[in-house]
Amino acid sequence: MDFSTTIYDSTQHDNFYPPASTGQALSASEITSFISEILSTLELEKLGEIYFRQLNGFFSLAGLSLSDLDTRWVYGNAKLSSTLVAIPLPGVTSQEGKQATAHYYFAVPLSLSERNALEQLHELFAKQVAQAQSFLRLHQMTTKDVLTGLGNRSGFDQALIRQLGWAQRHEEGFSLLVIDLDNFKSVNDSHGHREGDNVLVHVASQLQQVLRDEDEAFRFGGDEFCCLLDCQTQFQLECAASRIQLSINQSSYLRRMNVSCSLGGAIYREGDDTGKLFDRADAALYKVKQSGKNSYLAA
Ligand SMILES: Nc1nc2c(ncn2[C@@H]2O[C@H](COP(=O)(O)OP(=O)(O)OP(=O)(O)O)[C@@H](O)[C@H]2O)c(=O)[nH]1
Repeated sequence: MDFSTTIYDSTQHDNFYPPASTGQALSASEITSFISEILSTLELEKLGEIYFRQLNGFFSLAGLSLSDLDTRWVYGNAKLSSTLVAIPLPGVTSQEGKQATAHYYFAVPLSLSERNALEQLHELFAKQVAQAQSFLRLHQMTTKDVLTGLGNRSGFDQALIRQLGWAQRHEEGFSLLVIDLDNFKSVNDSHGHREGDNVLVHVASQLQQVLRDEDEAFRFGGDEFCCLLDCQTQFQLECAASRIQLSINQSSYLRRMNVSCSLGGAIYREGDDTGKLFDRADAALYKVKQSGKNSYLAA
């Protein structure tokens, strides 16, 4: 992603103003929240805060205020006059695939050193965004299960720690479901490993369909899945478990493969750590497996 700054010299581009492709005019605060929103979808809110703090710092050093700033955003390169800064917006493209760009227009001309300072600010910002994005990519690679696209065991461990921290700080409950497929080995044995993989992908997509937005599913490993659920009571947890079980039992593909699932559930209790909570759910799952599979039990 090119997040570089283009500084236009108003004296050289006067003929091009107003630019034909200039987009909607936005107020400074609108463009600020627009950029913040985009950074937030990239999970870079903190970086956005730092950037705007630095930009504001620059304004006050240069004796400018936000009212000296007019902003527009356009797709692709616009030929501009009186424009000093153009910031390509990450992740926003037009239908033709052109990247959107935020252009800051200043009502007053800036000196050379002020332009240099702005350029440096944006170069630094561009580097920070690039670094943060490669960190995010790396993080996704290490926390996602390649086969199903769900979070993997490491993703689950991190999410569980986060969820426990949240529950302890806000005294809000949540639940854990541990799900193990029944008779999965025979899919591999009778239909081959590739069909076994298809079953895992199918189960993952069933889970994603059945779960609510605030809930999250992970592939813990092999044919075992975990769900972190926004369920505070045994009744809510039982409802979620039976929704999952029903969707797996009603899938004609999984029925054909003779695959069902066993589920063990546990609700967060005060004093729980990750081990205690997981062990309760796992013990419940073990009981289900021992007593004939394809059922649900809460600890
Ligand atoms: N196709 C495929 N198979 C896998 C993968 N990971 C683990 N397995 C297989 O999954 C099987 C899991 O074993 P079990 O859970 O004991 O098999 P099961 O038939 O479900 O046994 P029950 O849980 O008692 O019903 C093993 O045969 C593993 O080789 C994978 O990524 N793809």
